[in-house]
Amino acid sequence: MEVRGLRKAFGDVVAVERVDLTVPSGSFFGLVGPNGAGKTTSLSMAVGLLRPDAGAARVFGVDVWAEPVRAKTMLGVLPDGLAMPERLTGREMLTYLGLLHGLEATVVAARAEELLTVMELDGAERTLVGNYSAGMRKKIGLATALLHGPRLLVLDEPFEAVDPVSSMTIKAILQQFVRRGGSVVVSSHSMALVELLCDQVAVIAAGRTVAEGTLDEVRDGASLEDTFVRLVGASSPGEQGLSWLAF
Ligand SMILES: Nc1ncnc2c1ncn2[C@@H]1O[C@H](COP(=O)(O)OP(=O)(O)OP(=O)(O)O)[C@@H](O)[C@H]1O
Repeated sequence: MEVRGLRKAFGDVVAVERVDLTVPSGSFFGLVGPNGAGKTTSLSMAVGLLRPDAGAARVFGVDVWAEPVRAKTMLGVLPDGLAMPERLTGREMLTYLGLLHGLEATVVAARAEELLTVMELDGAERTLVGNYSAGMRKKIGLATALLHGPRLLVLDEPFEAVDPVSSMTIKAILQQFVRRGGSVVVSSHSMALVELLCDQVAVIAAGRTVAEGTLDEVRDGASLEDTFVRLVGASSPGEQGLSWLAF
């Protein structure tokens, strides 16, 4: 995936000033940055969910905005705050979306069964997605992203709200996906997770790419957390801050 000069403003708020990203094929790419830095906005523009004010995004050489259907066939996306068909069960949702992707009904049924089992959502067979917990919504969202067998996964905070056992399963699925030739982009606030999984990293701050490269290039001998804080700047309440919180 190649993203060049992305920019997006919402009224007076410039969410993304200028973001460039290069995700090499076969890489496990981590996107990190402080709250409000522009990660979700950038990823949404990169996958064709939010039209940029300027800039371009390509996946495997295909322009996401000029040829959206071709690009989206190769993409599996887990957006942040995914709008879902709330009144369907997990299986119904996967079936519906699988058929929309043009997969054979028998293929959809087999993949839905496998995904529900792997994500440990088969126990919630009769639960509507609208009644899922936050972690269950992440997992069914991830299952949806995987369903059509995309070459590139773009996952916005896939581990947020997910329990440790499911988290381990998801890590294993994603690592296996990359070993088999797939590419993954994840945004995350967990530096430990990014250091564990990713071989490429980009840091976004205040709507700009401030560092990008291999994990070792970006952290340059320090931990990713220290590098992040150095690049982004830390604020501290100071000795006198929040003085009313004393007992
Ligand atoms: N639809 C919108 N309307 C107005 N402002 C928006 C909208 N979406 C995002 N923003 C603003 O754009 C900026 C970037 O938001 P974004 O969600 O991309 O950040 P983020 O890096 O994903 O943050 P987080 O780590 O907290 O999820 C923020 O200032 C946010 O308030």
